[in-house]
Amino acid sequence: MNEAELRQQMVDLARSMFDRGYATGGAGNLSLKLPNGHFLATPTGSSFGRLVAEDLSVVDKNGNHLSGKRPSKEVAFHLAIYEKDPNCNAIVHLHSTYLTALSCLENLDPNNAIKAFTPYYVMRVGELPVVPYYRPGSPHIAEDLAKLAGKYRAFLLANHGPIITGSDFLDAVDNAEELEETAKLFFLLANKPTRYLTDDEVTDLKGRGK
Ligand SMILES: O=C(O)[C@@H](O)C(=O)COP(=O)(O)O
Ligand SMILES: [Zn+2]
Repeated sequence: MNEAELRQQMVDLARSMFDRGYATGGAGNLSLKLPNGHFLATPTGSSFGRLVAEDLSVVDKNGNHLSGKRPSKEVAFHLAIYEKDPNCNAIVHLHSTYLTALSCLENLDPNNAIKAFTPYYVMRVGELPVVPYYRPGSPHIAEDLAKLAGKYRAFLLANHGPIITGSDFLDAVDNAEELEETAKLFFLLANKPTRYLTDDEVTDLKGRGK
């Protein structure tokens, strides 16, 4: 896809997520890698329901603002992930209801906030490491993510929300939707005896793709 098509794809899929309740108000941010090596990102304070293709921000790999409106205050953590994960070409950060609720629970396993109970979660996401709470926009988020990126496809910011990567923008959005639905199931299953996938079942799923 060329830059114009990628801009339109970000506008259309952001609107779709907004319309289906995955994003509200001005929460969350999005980015993708452009064919020329620069990055397209949502402007700070923008609503997923009202993005304008020409207003989207372009930054270089060092975070220099090249064009469009002022980029998300989280652009540093997006760039930290791209730097460390060559398979990541798009990133979705949400404050979606169930994942954000999950991010506020005490005693989450820092290595994996959702132990697998369905195969599609394993195939699309795998594990969900937790980044400790830092205020939004803090450079510490990028520093912590730089240590995890490349090893995981999604991350949970404590008391904040999820970050999901993808091989392209559509893949990142699909992964984000799957992860949010998995968190919803997690709460539906709370206090119910649950059969988790065994380690052998998880290993069998990994590497099979989607
Ligand atoms: O939670 C926050 O404040 C940010 O992480 C966020 O989601 C929205 O910030 P901008 O992308 O700067 O609008
Ligand atoms: Zn946020």
